[in-house]
Amino acid sequence: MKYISTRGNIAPVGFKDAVMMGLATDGGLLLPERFPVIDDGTLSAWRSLPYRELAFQVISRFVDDIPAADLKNLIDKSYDSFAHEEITPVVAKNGVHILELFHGPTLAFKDVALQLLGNLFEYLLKESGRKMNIVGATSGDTGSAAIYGVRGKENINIFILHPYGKTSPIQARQMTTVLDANVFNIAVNGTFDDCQNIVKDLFNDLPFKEQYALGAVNSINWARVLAQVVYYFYAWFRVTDSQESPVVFSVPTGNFGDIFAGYVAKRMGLPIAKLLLATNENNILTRFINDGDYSKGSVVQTVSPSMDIQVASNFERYLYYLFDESPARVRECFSQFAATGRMTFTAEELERVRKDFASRSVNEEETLETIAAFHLETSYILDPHTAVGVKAAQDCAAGSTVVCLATAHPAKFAEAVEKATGNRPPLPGSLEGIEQLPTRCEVMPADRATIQNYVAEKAL
Ligand SMILES: Cc1ncc(COP(=O)(O)O)c(C=O)c1O
Ligand SMILES: N[C@@H](CCOP(=O)(O)O)C(=O)O
Repeated sequence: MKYISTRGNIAPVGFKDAVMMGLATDGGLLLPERFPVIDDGTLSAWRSLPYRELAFQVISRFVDDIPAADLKNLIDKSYDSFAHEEITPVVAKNGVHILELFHGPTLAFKDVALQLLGNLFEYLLKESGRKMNIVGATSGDTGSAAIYGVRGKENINIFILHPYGKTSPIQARQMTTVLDANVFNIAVNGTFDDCQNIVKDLFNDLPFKEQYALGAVNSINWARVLAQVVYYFYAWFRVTDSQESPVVFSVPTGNFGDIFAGYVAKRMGLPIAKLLLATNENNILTRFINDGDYSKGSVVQTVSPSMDIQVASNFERYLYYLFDESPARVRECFSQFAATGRMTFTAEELERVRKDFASRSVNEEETLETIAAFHLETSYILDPHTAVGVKAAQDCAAGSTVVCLATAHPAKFAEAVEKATGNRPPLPGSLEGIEQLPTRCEVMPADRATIQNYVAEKAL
C-alpha cells in the first residue's frame, strides 16, 4: 500500500515512511492510495475475532512493509496496557450502545492509537538507528496519551503544547506529572488552534523538520486514524447480528480524526448508515454539514474542552474525497480559507456530504442536562464529550441502532460531572494521588520562534 498527499505534491510513500513523515512534506495530509474493500465473507469471518486479532486484520490491509509477525507483536503489546479484556467494550444503556474507548492508560480514546504509535516509533527507530523529536498539540487528551505512549523510550524526546489553563485540571496533571527526562510540556498562552498552527508551521519548515527529525503524534499522522478504524468494526459486530444491518455512529468531534476513521470504515464496506457528527458550541463542522457554512469563528471555552477547536485538521482528508480526489481543488480551497476565513461548496457537494454525515451542535446546558438525566435514569456517568454525542443521537437518530463513542472517562472532567449530577465521579486507581504529585511544565507565549528555539535547545 502506498500513501499519497491531499495536496498532490509528493511521490507515493510506503506505510513506514508515512508514519515517520507525519505531515506530508507538501503541507498536506497522507492518505492510502485506495481503500481496501472488505467483502461479506471476510466481514462474517471477522465477527468472532477478539480485538487484537481484528486490529491485526484491519491494520494489515494498509501495511505491506512490516513483516506480519512483527506487526502482530506490536499490536498485541499495545493493547496489553488496557484495563478491560475487550479493549473497547460496548455497553447498552437507555436505548443506545456506548462504545467505551477509555480503558487505556490515560482514560481517553487517544490511547487506542497512541499506544500503538509509540510502539511503532520505537520499532522503526531501532530499525533505522535514528532518533526522533516528537512535537504535538493537545486540547487535553492527545498530550497525555502520547506522553504515556513514549515516556522513557530510547531515542525519542516528546514536546507537547497545550493551551494554558484551558484543559481540565486532571488533564493538565496527567501530562505535567510525568517527569521522565524525555518529556517536555509547554503550556501556551493561547488556544488549541494556536498550538496546532505552531506545530504545523514547525513541520512545514522542512529544513527544521529534517534537522531535528520531527515526529507527529497528532491525527495528522495516518497511523493514528488507522488504529481508530478498528473499533468501528469491533462495535458494529457487537451490536448487529447480520451482514446487512446498518448502524449510526455518533461521534463527539473536534479535530475530525475520530469521525474520519469512521468514514474510512464506511469506505471499506462496513454498513454504516450515517456518521453523526456531534459538536459542542465550537460548531463550524455542524454549520458546514447543515448549512454549507464553513466559516471560522473564535474558540469558545466549554465543559468539553478537548473539542474546543475551530479548524479541524483532518477535515482536509475528507475534502480530498469530497472533491473527487482532486489535490488541485483541495489546494484552491485552502488558499480561499487562508485568504477569507471561509470555504464554499456547491449544492451537489453538500448533498453528497449529507449522504454520509448528519450533525448536531449541543450547547453547555444541554450537555450538563444530558449527563444529569442519563445518570438519573441509568446510574451511568457520561463524560461531557460523550454527553454531546449522546444528546446528538437522542435528537437525530431515534429509531436507529446507534453506537455513541464514549471518548473519555468521566473522572477526567470531574468539575463538569459534579456540576451536572451534584457529585464528583469516583476516581479510577490510575488517577489516585495525582493531585499531590510534583509537576514540570514551561509556560510560553503563542509564538512560533520561542517554541522552535526551545525545541531546538532540548532536542536529541
Ligand atoms: C474526549 C474527546 N472527545 C472527542 C474528541 C474529538 O475527537 P477528534 O478530534 O478526533 O474529532 C477529543 C479530541 O480529539 C477528545 O479528547
Ligand atoms: N482533542 C484533541 C486535539 C488534538 O487532536 P488529534 O486527534 O489531532 O491529536 C486532544 O485531546 O488533544
